[in-house]
Amino acid sequence: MTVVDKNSEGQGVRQYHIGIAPGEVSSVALLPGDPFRVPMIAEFLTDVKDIAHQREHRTMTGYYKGKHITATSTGMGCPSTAIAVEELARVGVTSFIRVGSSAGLQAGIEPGDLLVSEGTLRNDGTTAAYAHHGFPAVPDLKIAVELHRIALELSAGSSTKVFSGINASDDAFYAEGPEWISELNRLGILNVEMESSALYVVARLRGLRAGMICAASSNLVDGASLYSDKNAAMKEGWMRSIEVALETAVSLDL
Ligand SMILES: O=P(O)(O)O[C@H]1O[C@H](CO)[C@@H](O)[C@H]1O
Ligand SMILES: O=c1cc[nH]c(=O)[nH]1
Repeated sequence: MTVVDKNSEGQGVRQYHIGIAPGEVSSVALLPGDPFRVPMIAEFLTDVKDIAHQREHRTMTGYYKGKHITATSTGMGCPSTAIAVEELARVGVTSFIRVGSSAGLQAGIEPGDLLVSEGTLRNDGTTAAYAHHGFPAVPDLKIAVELHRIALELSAGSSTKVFSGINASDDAFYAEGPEWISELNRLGILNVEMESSALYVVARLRGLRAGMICAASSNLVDGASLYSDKNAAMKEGWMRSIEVALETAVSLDL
């Protein structure tokens, strides 16, 4: 029997899932969940290149204020996010900023508001395969602080509010019942999404840097439904969160 070592196999070659080879991407990547949001990131860039689109992982590159930027979609949830981060790291990405959407869990968060992550409650299965359940899922401190500073700066004078706090990553969107939502609210968890747990844990274990800024899609304790007419506000929030992430990449020279 020859047991494969996945950590040594596939280094330095075009990656199996994301379809990217070393040299095709930059040192920093913005990570939306949805492949259709990658061209939204490209709207901010010059010299845009379509690099690959396999499965849920679409990748484009370009330049923002002279900085080479990559945008790759992770798909929904921790399994495909862990794969994207592992494979992007193998082709040269060292810093990751997730630009997502997320449901608010505290009163006052409205669709389109910006949510900066200070850490993640790991309610996912993927990271359990990587690390002890007590291992923290935390962003790079400098990226988190800079995302918050720039989010406040870019939102000043607008109706967009900026929040910073701990979020949760769930696996099962439709299994979030009232008891679980109330418990997260009681713990002071700001918002829930589905990818940052894997992003942070894989990044820490592989010596990479990561952060996250989301636009609120809804509010699970305040009656702001996903099915309301507030989706335009969420799109504005996405665009602003992308700009915040790009400015952070420039300011920290990621
Ligand atoms: O908008 P994205 O980045 O996909 O993020 C959120 O949206 C999806 C659920 O609707 C999940 O992926 C969740 O994390
Ligand atoms: O974005 C998300 C993720 C999990 N649950 C939600 O309601 N929204």
